[in-house]
Amino acid sequence: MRSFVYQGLPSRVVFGAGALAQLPQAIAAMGAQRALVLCTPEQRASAERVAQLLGERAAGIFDRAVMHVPIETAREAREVARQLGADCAVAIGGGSTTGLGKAIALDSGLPILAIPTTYAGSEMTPIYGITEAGLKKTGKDLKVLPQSVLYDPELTLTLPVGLSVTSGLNAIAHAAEGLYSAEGNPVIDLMAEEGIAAIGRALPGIRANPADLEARGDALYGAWLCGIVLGSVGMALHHKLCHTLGGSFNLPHAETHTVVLPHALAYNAAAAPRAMARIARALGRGADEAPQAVYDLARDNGAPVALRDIGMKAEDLDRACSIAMQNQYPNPRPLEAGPLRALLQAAWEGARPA
Ligand SMILES: NC(=O)C1=CN([C@@H]2O[C@H](COP(=O)(O)OP(=O)(O)OC[C@H]3O[C@@H](n4cnc5c(N)ncnc54)[C@H](OP(=O)(O)O)[C@@H]3O)[C@@H](O)[C@H]2O)C=CC1
Ligand SMILES: O=C(O)/C=C\C(=O)CC(=O)O
Repeated sequence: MRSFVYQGLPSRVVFGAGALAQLPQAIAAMGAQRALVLCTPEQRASAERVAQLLGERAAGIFDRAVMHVPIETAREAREVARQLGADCAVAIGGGSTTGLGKAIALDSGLPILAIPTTYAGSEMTPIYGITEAGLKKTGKDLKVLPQSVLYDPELTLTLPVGLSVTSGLNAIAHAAEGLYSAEGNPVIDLMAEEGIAAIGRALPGIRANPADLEARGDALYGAWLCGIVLGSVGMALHHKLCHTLGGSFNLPHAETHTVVLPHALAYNAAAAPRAMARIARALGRGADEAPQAVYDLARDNGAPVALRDIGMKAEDLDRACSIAMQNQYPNPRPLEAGPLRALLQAAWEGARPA
């Protein structure tokens, strides 16, 4: 019998087409009176809709969220929240906007209501990331876990197909690594497999018809489950590599996850056969086909499969390998420089795992 620890994360979730209409009740359930609405400049119209729904509970809009939460933006947003007397933040957007809400919460304790419009999963985690002097630091603090989340597939209809596919693969990466996490447990395994399966069936549907609300709902449901996995158990080689490639080489977040995942799975395959079998089963493939199944899901839905196509230079691969080797961390297979360098080469070339 397997022994394990399961730590649940406290958040209230409203899920479904039109869930945004539940915003006033969700804010009231948090006991909040004045919400600062956060968004990127491009999602300003969505934030205005949110503010309108909030009525007199809207304190204002801060529309300058950007990728990786620069400390300067976080400080500015905290100051705006203080000046407006906000007692909560409503983040509408992807991981970048949720991340800004988390940076505010980390310092001020302001509770967050998140309305995710990508599949990154940040809304389900107590993990924050803040970039200072070009260096992104991440940490964990329950203060930053959104108290309340509205998942409304209608809000994702405008997410471009390319971003939908790579963001979906970003979510699958959380679940895949959760299945072989050193902190894994059977409850998280169930969510991980179900999350991968939901996204696996959603992506071809979204590609065929981006307005397919059923497929959008499946993808968001899968993202929710995969986000819980990320927030609940430790990640391994794949996430550390993506952090290195994003942080030190400025590669785009979701695309990097998409390209690296098949190769990280191939690296770990022999050391984690049960996890691989569950990933493969979720994607409707044979037990030893997890790396290929993930690669095919990306390629067949038009996503990039090579690091060289998303801005990585060949001459930087050695440095990426040595940065990734700097810290050892739990991973099914020990980190070895030669095989890791070979993994990066294969990911750079975009080779289908053998
Ligand atoms: N702390 C955690 O647990 C986690 C943190 N993250 C962090 O989150 C960031 C990545 O999150 P991700 O969601 O991929 O990236 P973003 O939040 O940057 O969003 C990605 C893209 O999606 C677009 N977009 C979002 N919503 C819509 C919409 N409704 N319609 C059209 N376009 C839309 C954005 O456009 P626009 O810019 O125009 O708004 C942007 O170009 C990274 O910084 C990553 O480190 C990721 C996962 C977990
Ligand atoms: O970097 C962060 O903001 C925190 C975690 C993640 O981005 C998780 C991931 O790599 O998807």
